[in-house]
Parts: sequence; C-alpha cells; structure tokens
Amino acid sequence: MLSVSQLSIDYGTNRVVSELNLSLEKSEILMLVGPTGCGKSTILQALAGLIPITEGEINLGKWRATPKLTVPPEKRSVGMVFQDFALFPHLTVEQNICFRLKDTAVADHWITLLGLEAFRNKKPSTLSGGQKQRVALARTLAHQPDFVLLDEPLSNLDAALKDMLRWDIRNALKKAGVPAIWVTHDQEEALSIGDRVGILQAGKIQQLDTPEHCFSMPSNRFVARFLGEASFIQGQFNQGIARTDIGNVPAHGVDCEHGDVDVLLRPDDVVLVQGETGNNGVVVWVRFEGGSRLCAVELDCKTQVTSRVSHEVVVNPGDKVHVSLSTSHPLAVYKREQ
Ligand SMILES: Nc1ncnc2c1ncn2[C@@H]1O[C@H](COP(=O)(O)OP(=O)(O)OP(=O)(O)O)[C@@H](O)[C@H]1O
Repeated sequence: MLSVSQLSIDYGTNRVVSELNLSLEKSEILMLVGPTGCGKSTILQALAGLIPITEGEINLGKWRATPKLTVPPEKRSVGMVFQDFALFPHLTVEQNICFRLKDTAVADHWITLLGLEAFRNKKPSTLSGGQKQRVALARTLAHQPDFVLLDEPLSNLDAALKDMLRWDIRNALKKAGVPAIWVTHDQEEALSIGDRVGILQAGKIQQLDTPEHCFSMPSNRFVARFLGEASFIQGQFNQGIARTDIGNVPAHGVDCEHGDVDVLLRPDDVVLVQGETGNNGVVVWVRFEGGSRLCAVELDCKTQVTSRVSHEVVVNPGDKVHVSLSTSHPLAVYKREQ
C-alpha cells in the first residue's frame, strides 16, 4: 500500500503542496484534479523521487522517504506515464517495451493486451499518438512497478481517441493490479475513470472521496463548481428538507444542520417545462450538447439555474418556462453566504 502523510513541498520559499494525506489500496486508481498550477505534477514528481520533499513522509512498505531520508527514483519501483510518451525513437515498439527488462515474456503479455501486436517491429515515429501512449503504458507495466503515476496521459490526443484509450488504460491498470495516481485536467475523465477523486486547490486537497460523493456532496462550493455545472438557490433547511422557490427536496447539510442555506443544483436536478401558464423564469442561454441541451434560466426570484433537457426539446433564449426541482436523492446544502 502506498501511503502519504503530511506531505509538504516547497520551491524555494514558495509552498506549493501543503499537508497532503492519502493512501492507495492495491489496484486502486486515484484521479487527481485541480486548476492549473495547483501542484498536481509536483505531487507526482515528489512521489517518484524526482524532487525533494519539505515535510512529511511517503511510505510504500518496502521503502520510506522523508525530507532527511531520500530514496532515489530507481529504488522506488514506480512506473511513470507522461503526456509526451517519452519513447526511444531509434528503438522498435518491442525494444522500447523490453528496454532493461529481465523477463521479456511479460512484455508479450502487455503487447497483446494493449493491442500492439501489429506494431511490434515499428518505430515510434510511425505510430499515432494513441498507439505511442499504449506503448508507453505497456513499457511501464512490463516492468511490474509497485505503483504507477500518470501525468495527463491523454492530453495530446484528440477527443474520440481519448474516450477509448482512457478505458483501455484503466482496464490495463486493473489487470496489472497496481495502484495508480492519474493527473487529469478533464473532470469527466476523473469522475468516470477513478475509484476515488482528489480535488486540489492551491496545493491543498479539498476533498478525496468516491466520484459519486465528490459530485453529489462536494465538501465546499469550489469543489461543487470544479466538478461540473453548478448553480445555487436560496432555501430554508430543516429536518432533512430544503424548501426553495422552485420546490422542496430532500437535502443534506454539508456545513450546517438547519437554517438559511444555498442548495446546490446540478442541471439534472432541475426540470424545465415549456407551458402557457405558471412560468417562473426566462431562458438566458442554451448550449447544444448533442443528445441534450443545457439551458440557463433566470428565475423570477433573480437566481440563475441550469437545466438539461433532451435535444428534442427546442428552447431559445427569451422563452418563458417553468422550472421545478425533482430529485429523490438528497441535495447538498451550504450555510447561506452573506
Ligand atoms: N521547478 C519549479 N521551480 C519553481 N516553481 C515551480 C517549479 N515547478 C512548478 N513550480 C510552481 O509550482 C506550482 C505548482 O506547479 P505544478 O506544475 O505542480 O502544477 P499543476 O497543477 O501540475 O499545473 P498544470 O495543471 O498547469 O500542469 C506552480 O505555481 C508552478 O509555477
């Protein structure tokens, strides 16, 4: 098990990671997300032993690193996958994967599993970005690391390729049975691929939990907004029910037990209906998403909420609509901001 406790990292006098605590079970994939410059890559580099740590401890059982007790990268049994693939251009796919490998039979296993058989004797320059990343992953896993760090492995690839490859990478990591920390800029990727998600802001973990919990019960408004479309409506919260101008819903207090609150609304919690009477809002903007449309509605009470409707529903800015809340799951509520 990889465990990190009270890890802080400074660049000079600048603290970029503060008091990070996490532990990874066998086969667990932790997705690390956060705004640019929040310290994601710095954490990976510290875990790999590429930069010194200022405080705390990284412990894999086999080794333990502290500010005074350094463990070089080659002794950490860590596999790294980067966005730029880092393959040797003069070696073939097979030679890249087998580089410094004692047991080349393991390489065959990953060549087959990652669909690289046909490219075995090709040089990296003749491969697509997605194929190169498969080679990089096969090389990493063939070395049987104790944990894997992935730094935006899909960021150089186009959207269609990303979607397939992220699942192939996840499946390969699960087959290898190694824990992994995967840094991404893509919130959707984090929520769909991760067993757990860690959301960082300015070097501090804001929440580390299952994707479902982070999305539906964010620890604060920053996490709520970072993980997806979020709007807030004022309400009164009492005995597990939040009462708002557009309906009463089951609710859970994140930072309060009752009183004046802001209720977190995801677009799927808000039902939008076009009708002649009973309208309570005006459509401000509409974004076509393919199978659906995301609509922002300014309510009569002057709050703006978003709702997702089927692509078959044609809505236009300026349309008068009726919106209400419909959820059976509790919505997150936060103490009202003054
Ligand atoms: N070698 C360095 N020397 C000094 N400061 C650095 C160094 N590397 C990174 N930083 C700073 O540390 C902070 C964290 O950087 P880091 O690259 O870890 O962020 P990140 O979350 O990975 O960002 P991005 O999403 O843009 O890749 C930033 O403010 C960055 O400017």
